[in-house]
Amino acid sequence: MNGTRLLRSPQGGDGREGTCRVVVLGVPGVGKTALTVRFLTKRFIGEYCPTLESVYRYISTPHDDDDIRLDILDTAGQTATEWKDSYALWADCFVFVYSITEYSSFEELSRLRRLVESSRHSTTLTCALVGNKNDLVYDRQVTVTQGRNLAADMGARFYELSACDWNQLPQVCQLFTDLHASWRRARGIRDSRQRKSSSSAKFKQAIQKVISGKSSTLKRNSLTGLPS
Ligand SMILES: Nc1nc2c(ncn2[C@@H]2O[C@H](COP(=O)(O)OP(=O)(O)OP(=O)(O)O)[C@@H](O)[C@H]2O)c(=O)[nH]1
Repeated sequence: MNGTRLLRSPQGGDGREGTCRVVVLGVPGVGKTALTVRFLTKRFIGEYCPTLESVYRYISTPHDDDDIRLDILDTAGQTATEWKDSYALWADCFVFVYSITEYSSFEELSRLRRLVESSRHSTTLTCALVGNKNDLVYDRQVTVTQGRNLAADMGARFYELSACDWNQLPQVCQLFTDLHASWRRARGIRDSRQRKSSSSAKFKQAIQKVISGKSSTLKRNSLTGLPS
């Protein structure tokens, strides 16, 4: 895999600086591995082999326009009853995947999303919603509008695509690069907020020092009885 290597476990994210952690979630068989592998290797996996759990590292090449580093956790397909808190706590960003041919896989995402939010104690997620398998449009059970509405509700970008269709490789790549850009933006905002609040705390401390300095001067003056 060019620019990619398989890490042993979610804890294997050594050299984390500048690396965005992405977790791919959805029920079994929706195409989480197919999407991830398509992005990483440009190949499509036709056979179905249930995933245990794998983390892949992606580093863009020096010829690419942007420097992108991702650790992508391809999870074992989960239902709400098999939820692992560690997925939500490990990740910076989330890809929620359903199959357009399976309505229940779409429904399950609302529950998964609530689990992520409750594990992270936050309703603000950097995430994407993916309706996969749109090459099987004749078996469609989830409409584009339903997908768009759920994405709007989640505050997620929406993609309907096919990991199987070679012509849609650019959309698959776009999904991961967009997510990385959103993560970078969100991190930039957070960092600048932290910088602002720390400089305003420093300013407050400086004011406090001036005030306390003045009041001790006033106290001395009242003790000596001299005018301040
Ligand atoms: N037609 C079609 N088949 C797809 C597509 N994406 C995945 N598949 C097939 O769907 C099956 C399941 O794909 P996987 O990628 O293994 O699904 P998964 O969500 O990783 O499954 P788990 O590892 O069990 O969670 C495989 O047979 C894939 O070839 C797609 O876009 N179109």
